[in-house]
Amino acid sequence: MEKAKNSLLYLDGVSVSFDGFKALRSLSMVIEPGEMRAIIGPNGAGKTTMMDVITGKTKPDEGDVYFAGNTDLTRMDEASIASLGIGRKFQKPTVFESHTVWDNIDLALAGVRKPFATLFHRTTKREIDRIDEILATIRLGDKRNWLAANLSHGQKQWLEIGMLLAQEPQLLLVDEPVAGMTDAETVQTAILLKEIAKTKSVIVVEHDMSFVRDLDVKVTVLHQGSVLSEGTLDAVSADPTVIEVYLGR
Ligand SMILES: Nc1ncnc2c1ncn2[C@@H]1O[C@H](COP(=O)(O)OP(=O)(O)OP(=O)(O)O)[C@@H](O)[C@H]1O
Repeated sequence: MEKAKNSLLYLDGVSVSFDGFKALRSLSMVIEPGEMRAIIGPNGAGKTTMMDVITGKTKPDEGDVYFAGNTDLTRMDEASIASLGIGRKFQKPTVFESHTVWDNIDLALAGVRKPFATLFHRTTKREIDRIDEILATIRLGDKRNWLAANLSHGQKQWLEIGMLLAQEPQLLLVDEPVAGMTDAETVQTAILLKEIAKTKSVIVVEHDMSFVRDLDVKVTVLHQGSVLSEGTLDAVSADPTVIEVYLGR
């Protein structure tokens, strides 16, 4: 697809209806390779539906969705899209509570090993180094032997981000990562996502504006299923149409 050529993710004119209700209305958005983007918007704006379309959970009624230039995501199922290198982190953490932090990452690495290899697998030196690297990124190096059950809510969210990283995605979709976190954890999460975004593209959906400010990236405001405004947080916050949507009712 010519127009999508240099982008990592390209959405054009994407519409989704549920029983006649338009959750997405001709949504268009482009994410560049190596970009982190924050998505904001009031409840029901279509943020979750947009993630569902990218990951193949929901098929659009109309529109184009291309990954890495020319891969048409609308023709692929969820598993194939995941294996292309699109990882998604849902709002609630789903770590293996009765396993250690280390084993959670090791199991996530195992998930990308071939089934036969997994059966007879001993973690290689290279994998051990990669697990150490991930633990450093997610700030859990000193808790490697803790059971995941004993981590705080915020630490569980970081562990799950680490499990996603083990799958070496090119694009990470992160849904409301700081909901329920302490202020200190929220600040740390912005720092660690910025670190991750040095090597991967990241889309973060979040309602917490102080966190979005800390991310310091381009912001897309969704409203009624399409893009209302796009730019720096300061620019979109000063946009009268955005003020109207957030304050005008
Ligand atoms: N499977 C479905 N069937 C019917 N309506 C749906 C379905 N999924 C979403 N919707 C509707 O589509 C609209 C967009 O929902 P969506 O969850 O994408 O919004 P959102 O921006 O993620 O909201 P929130 O911030 O509350 O998570 C909502 O009005 C929702 O009720």
